Amino acid sequence: MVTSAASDSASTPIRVAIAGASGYAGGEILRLLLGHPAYLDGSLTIGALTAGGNAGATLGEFHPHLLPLAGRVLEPTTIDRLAGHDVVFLGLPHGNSAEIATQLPEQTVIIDCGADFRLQSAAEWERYYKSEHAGTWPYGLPELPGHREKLAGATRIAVPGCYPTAASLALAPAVAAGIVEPRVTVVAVSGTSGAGRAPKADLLGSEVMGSAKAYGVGGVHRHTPEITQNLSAIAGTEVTVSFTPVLAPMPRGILATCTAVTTATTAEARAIYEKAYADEPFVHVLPENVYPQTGAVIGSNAAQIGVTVDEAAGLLVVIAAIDNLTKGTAGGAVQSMNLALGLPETAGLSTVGVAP
Ligand SMILES: NC(=O)C1=CN([C@@H]2O[C@H](COP(=O)(O)OP(=O)(O)OC[C@H]3O[C@@H](n4cnc5c(N)ncnc54)[C@H](OP(=O)(O)O)[C@@H]3O)[C@@H](O)[C@H]2O)C=CC1
Ligand SMILES: CC(=O)N[C@@H](CCC(=O)OP(=O)(O)O)C(=O)O
Repeated sequence: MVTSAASDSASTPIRVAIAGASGYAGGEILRLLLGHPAYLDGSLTIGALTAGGNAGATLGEFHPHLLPLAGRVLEPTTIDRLAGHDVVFLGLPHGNSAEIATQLPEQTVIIDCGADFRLQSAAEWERYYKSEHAGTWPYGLPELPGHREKLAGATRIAVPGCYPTAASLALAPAVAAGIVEPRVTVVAVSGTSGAGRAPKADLLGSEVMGSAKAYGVGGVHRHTPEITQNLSAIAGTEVTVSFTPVLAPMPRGILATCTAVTTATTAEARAIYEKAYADEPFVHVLPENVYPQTGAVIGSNAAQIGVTVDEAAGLLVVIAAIDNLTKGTAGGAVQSMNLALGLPETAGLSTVGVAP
């Protein structure tokens, strides 16, 4: 067990590898690890950093902000290079994780930022991802009921999608308390880093700057079944989710506006949220009439949440802001690693953002 490596850290440092280190998720994991107390005291070391076609280049060519590792050469993503590590983060496109996971030892902690192992339903996977379902791993969103316990000591972890992180945290308390009808609407604005750093014409500056656009409209976005799975498990009944993602001209951040029919008052709803998240280190329910902004969570692992009821419309309105690359990917991945290894859950993670 790597848990024992963590507890025996004075003599045996935890060795961590990152597959997909040239990508946005891989880079953000490295940024967080470089500030992690276990890295700073030498009980965690950063081993292999791998890439696809960019293997052979230096990390600094893609992540010049990661100065201490800028000279490291990216290796090809092979089992040989990933073997021998206690923790392997996978920051690869969907569909690459299963083959790697089956060839690494059971005791290696594999933390997959991709979608491959998030969904329980093979039918839903096939419908949205058009490929064979690889399986289901513990889901790296400890704030959802029952998940923290499953992540403690886990050796296989599926990091949630960025939109499902925001939407699930926004709606979980209301669904758990049964104050909303099991039919919710999520409209979430995302920065362009959510789409990764591989070049795509619709992500060119000239296409994105000064313009916001909805995409994946009408229930076709692949995060719809993931949000549905999370909320239905909490409700104990099928929750219908209408999800509309919106691409916004900003590099990072998600602002998810979530609504559902309710007869609760603002005071009742707020009391439920304040109680649900009172002990959560990364989920902050803002004061009444204060609503979150992405600019307040950039680089932080916080989810900031504003809660009210539009009593005339009979709608609960919950707005959540996260950094898609931090709480929405790499921060969630490091939080999950901490739980898997028996380290303090908050180690290396801050609720303090970078602004303006
Ligand atoms: N960006 C986000 O906000 C979020 C991303 N995720 C998930 O994290 C994963 C990584 O995303 P992201 O970092 O944004 O993507 P990027 O496109 O930025 O990075 C992808 C990484 O994978 C490598 N890669 C691509 N194809 C292959 C291959 N065939 N074999 C080996 N390596 C390969 C790339 O290497 P090279 O540079 O050589 O091409 C690069 O290092 C994805 O599954 C994504 O869905 C999850 C939540 C949010
Ligand atoms: C802006 C943007 O394009 N966002 C991505 C979601 C990013 C994310 O969470 O991704 P994974 O499920 O891929 O891990 C999208 O809509 O596909």
